[in-house]
This record gives sequence, structure tokens and C-alpha cells, in this order.
Amino acid sequence: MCYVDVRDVGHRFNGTDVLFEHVSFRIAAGETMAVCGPSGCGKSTLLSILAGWVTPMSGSVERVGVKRVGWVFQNPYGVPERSALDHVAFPLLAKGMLRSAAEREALDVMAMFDLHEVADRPFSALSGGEAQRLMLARAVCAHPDMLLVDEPTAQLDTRTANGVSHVLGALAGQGMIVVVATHNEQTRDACQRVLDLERYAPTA
Ligand SMILES: Nc1ncnc2c1ncn2[C@@H]1O[C@H](COP(=O)(O)OP(=O)(O)OP(=O)(O)O)[C@@H](O)[C@H]1O
Repeated sequence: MCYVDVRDVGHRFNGTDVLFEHVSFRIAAGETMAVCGPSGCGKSTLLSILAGWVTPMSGSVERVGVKRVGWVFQNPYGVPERSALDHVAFPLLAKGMLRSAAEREALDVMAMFDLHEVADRPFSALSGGEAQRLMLARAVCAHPDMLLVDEPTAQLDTRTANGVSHVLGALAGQGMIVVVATHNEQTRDACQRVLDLERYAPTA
């Protein structure tokens, strides 16, 4: 069994006000959750706490069976002259997989995100939306137990955003924990659970 148990978590950074407090939930493998709320309310911070990169000021986070955490940042980054396929195959090559097998698996994952046609294109020639989906494909190729995604649909049109939301749901269906920080209503509606972080802001 793979789950994360968040109990009465609150956080503020040195020099900031308390962002949120008394956040409690449990999310298990197979579930998708959207973390919503206005800019600056602490969505990315909560994702960092789930990953274990930031220790919360109060409360506790228990990760059970979560060995690998995948993270997709808000802004895509890559090596400009390397191909899209190279970026996705990299985590598999780094694990020692043969190039032919790594590229086959990478192409399968790229197809899930509608990226197969840009596989040979250098990173610098991808559109913003393609680069964003490439980051998702690369994270998925590392087979994380928990996938944390910051604004996956910021640069996507409605149809593509719907496609990405659908794939995230399918990944959860394969046994991943998927948590998405988002402003996007459609992405939120595509998740099984919604955490509105604004409700956990301290009352003045
Ligand atoms: N390492 C840090 N040190 C100090 N303050 C930080 C740090 N990281 C984030 N903050 C501050 O904490 C607040 C919450 O930031 P966070 O990125 O979690 O918000 P967010 O809800 O994800 O915002 P957005 O929707 O704009 O991405 C912001 O005011 C930010 O400047």
C-alpha cells in the first residue's frame, strides 16, 4: 500500500506570514488531487512538503511505500540542442537500460502526451505547450510512486489541457499518487479530489 498522510500541517517561511495551517488529508495510490487557491497561497510549498523537500513548521507528513517522487516544475527546462526523445529517454538510460529499449518506452510515453510527432525535434524548437508536456512525459518515464505537478496546463489550449488531465487520471489508475497544483478549472474538475488551500489560510 502506498499513501501519504498529512496531519495538521501548517507552514510559513522565515520572513513570510503563515501561508496555511491545520491541513489534514490522506492520499493513496490511484488517486488524483488538485491543490487550488490564489497565487501565493502556498500550493507549490505544499507540494514541496509532500515531496519531503520542505519540513513543515507544524504537523507531520507520513509517506508509506513512496520510494520515488516525480516532480514537474511550472517552467519547462531542457538542453536546447538535444531532441525531445533524448529528454524523455534520459531517466531510463540513467537506470542502465539499453538505448533501443529506453527509446521504445520513451516513445510510448510520449504518445500518451501526443508528442510522438516531435520526438526528433530539438528542445529549443518545441512550443511552450509541447515543452510542458515533455516534462510530464520525462517524469512519468522515471516511474514515480507519487507524481507532483505544478500548473500542468498553464501553456495549453483547452483541448490539449483536457488531454493532459485525462492522462494524469489514467496514470493514477495505474497506481500512482497524482497531486496537481493548478488555477485551471478543467484540470481541477478532472481530479477526483480538490484541496482548496485558501480555506486553510489563517483567519486574521
Ligand atoms: N524558499 C522560500 N523562502 C521564502 N519564501 C518563500 C519560499 N518559497 C516560497 N516562498 C513564498 O511563499 C509564498 C507561497 O509561495 P508558493 O510558490 O507556494 O505559492 P503558490 O500558491 O504556488 O503560487 P503561484 O500560484 O503563484 O505559483 C509566496 O509568497 C512565496 O514568495
